Amino acid sequence: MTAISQVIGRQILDSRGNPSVEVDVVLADGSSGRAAVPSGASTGANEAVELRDGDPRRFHGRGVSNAVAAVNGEVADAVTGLDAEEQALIDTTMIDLDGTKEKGRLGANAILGVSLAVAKAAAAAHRQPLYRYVGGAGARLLPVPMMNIINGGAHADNPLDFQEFMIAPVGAPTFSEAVRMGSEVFHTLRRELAGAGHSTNVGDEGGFAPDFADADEALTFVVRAIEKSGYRPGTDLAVCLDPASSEFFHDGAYVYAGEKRTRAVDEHIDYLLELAGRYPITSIEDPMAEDDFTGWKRLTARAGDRLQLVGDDVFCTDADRLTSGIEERYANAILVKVNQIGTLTETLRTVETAHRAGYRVVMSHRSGETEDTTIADLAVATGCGQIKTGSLSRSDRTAKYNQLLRIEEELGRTARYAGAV
Ligand SMILES: C=C(OP(=O)(O)O)C(=O)O
Ligand SMILES: [Mg+2]
Repeated sequence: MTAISQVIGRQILDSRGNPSVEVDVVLADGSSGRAAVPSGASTGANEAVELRDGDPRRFHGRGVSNAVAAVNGEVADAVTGLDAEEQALIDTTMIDLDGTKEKGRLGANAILGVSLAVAKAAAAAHRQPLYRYVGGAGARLLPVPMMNIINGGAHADNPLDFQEFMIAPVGAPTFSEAVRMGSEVFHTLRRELAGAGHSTNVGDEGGFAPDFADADEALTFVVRAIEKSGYRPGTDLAVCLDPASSEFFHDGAYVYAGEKRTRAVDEHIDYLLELAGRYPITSIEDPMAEDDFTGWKRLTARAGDRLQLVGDDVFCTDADRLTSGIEERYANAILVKVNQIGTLTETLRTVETAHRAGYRVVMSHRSGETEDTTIADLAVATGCGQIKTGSLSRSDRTAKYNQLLRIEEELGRTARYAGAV
């Protein structure tokens, strides 16, 4: 009954207006699942390959007709007839069919679309929500959201060197209260920005993108918005950063183009720790560049006991890369992005590897997103306790918050919020 009878790939648009892949998987019993694939801008060098046409006549070379053709051709041929409950077998079949380490022949965008659509179809066949099908009876932990309220770096056209300034409602009693608190701060921030004569235009992830000179100015506004909303910075809402440092690491130093100054590795570390001392910062993602292993180790040794240090580009959701970090003692948490690795099975293995080692996990969107909400379910399924999915505006971001609100409602009294446990 759960045999795959049809696999349909198509081209859709993502939130930046770029083509992306969407897949429908239909089973013999008529159940179906649909998944859309996201796309990054500040991508890690070791991410699985997102196959693009490279033909300038097709969407300026950003088209995905080759990846769509792979879904409808080779991948459909290989997985049709397999049992959708056999997620690991299906994912392994696609990995073997591709034959490359980085999924560059068929495209990680093709493979991921099928992988996630298979899981959703199987969940539908079981008449279960995705979080329960993947996570089992114990899946009832709602994540603390890291809400991105100021955008810079590769996600905005402003001079801010750091990519993301986020708030995490750690003191909320429930997920729905967390969303309400975050939305209040977001709107207070808009008012404060407008009052100070700043632009309230938004960046790729829906956070504001004013022409701030540096991180200090952004953090001052963030903390003021928390306070003016009636909350205690650090207690009710903590501050989290993603400088996306790989983007401005050149020739062994951190080049802050917006600030027009360069910091050596240790100066960059000192600066981050100084900011963390002056503001209620609890988590920094990609504080160091993906290839600055010395910097990563130094920062982890200095602050890993008190700050969450999240590896994004440095791990690329790859269990083997994460294992190197665990063995060599850098980072203490990992950002998990399904399209960095390309299948659900590998994603779950990475989460498990992290949890076994006591590394924390943050489920994450990409800067190019769609209305797909799979990561909301995966955050609950894995019980990872944190999700990063953008601002409180833009429907590509609110879709995930809204899905988590539905899950919370469905769980009713049994739902737990990670900030409150
Ligand atoms: C979400 C991020 O951005 P992108 O999708 O552009 O890599 C990130 O760097 O964490
Ligand atoms: Mg990042």
